[in-house]
Amino acid sequence: MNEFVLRTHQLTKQYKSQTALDRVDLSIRQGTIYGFIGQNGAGKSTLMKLVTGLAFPTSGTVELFGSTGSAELVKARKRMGVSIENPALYPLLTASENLEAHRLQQGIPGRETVKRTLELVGLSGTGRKKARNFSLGMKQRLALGVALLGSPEFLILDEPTNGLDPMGVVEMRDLLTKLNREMGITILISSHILSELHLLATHYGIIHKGKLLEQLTSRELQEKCRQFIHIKVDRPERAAAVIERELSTTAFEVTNDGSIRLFAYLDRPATVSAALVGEGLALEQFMPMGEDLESYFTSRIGGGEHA
Ligand SMILES: Nc1ncnc2c1ncn2[C@@H]1O[C@H](COP(=O)(O)OP(=O)(O)OP(=O)(O)O)[C@@H](O)[C@H]1O
Repeated sequence: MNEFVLRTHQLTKQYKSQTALDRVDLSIRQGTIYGFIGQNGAGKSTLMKLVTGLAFPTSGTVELFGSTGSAELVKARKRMGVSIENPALYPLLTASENLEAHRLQQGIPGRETVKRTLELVGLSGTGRKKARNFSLGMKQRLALGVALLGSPEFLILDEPTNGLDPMGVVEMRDLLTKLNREMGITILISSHILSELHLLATHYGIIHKGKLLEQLTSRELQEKCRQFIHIKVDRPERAAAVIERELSTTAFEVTNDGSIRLFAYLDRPATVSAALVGEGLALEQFMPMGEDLESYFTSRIGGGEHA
């Protein structure tokens, strides 16, 4: 089986004068949850539409399950479940009736599929309640149910947590984690809020103004968002020696400007300052620092503006 579920090669989409996607090389490995992060208008939906066949690229290729030819792609897309933009739900039908209508439309055999899907997305208890009376979280889960009807190996979800309250975000995250871990479904999920993908995505792609700025693993992201104590002293080499000897840690680095980033003792800053001052060092700066997820994202796309 192909290791990559999806790869795009120099994928570009031009709408008149607007370049919605600019030579994007994205890759998603089987079994991962790929968080696709970008501001409104960055090009997330456009990429998803090209992958799902709802729009055609101006240039470049989509490779899905190893296939690139148009006839092969039609076949490969049958292995995919999709929820892009407003979910096509029937407001006057119940959750069960909605799924049944979509099952028939998509020609998916077996009535029991509906019951199984309702259970999977946690909506089996909704009975006669019509979709128009559902909370946003329930509607999003029902839309996810529609995407799951064909037992896909790959799910593409455009902003499924958009507008949900924190509890709704957690529920959606738990559900998607379950689909990934227990059923092995690979997931591409977009959002304009990085923290909503946090604890869910195993990989990230950051897109800005149609360009894929960076792809990184959650571990790499965590590393980049590492918290530390920023220390500026008159004699950094001496301070480094004191930290090693008095605090018994090598979890620090001396940066080019001579300041020290200490990754340990975050919960005991007074111990650190006392050790340094005790050795006669003059503390010029001493503060906890580090980027959180959102500021990392903002700094990346800010940098992208001048790229
Ligand atoms: N059919 C279209 N015709 C013209 N321009 C379009 C069309 N679809 C998208 N665009 C433009 O392409 C760019 C990327 O849009 P896209 O919808 O992919 O962004 P997005 O990252 O999904 O943002 P959002 O979260 O707002 O949907 C935007 O500037 C948008 O205005």
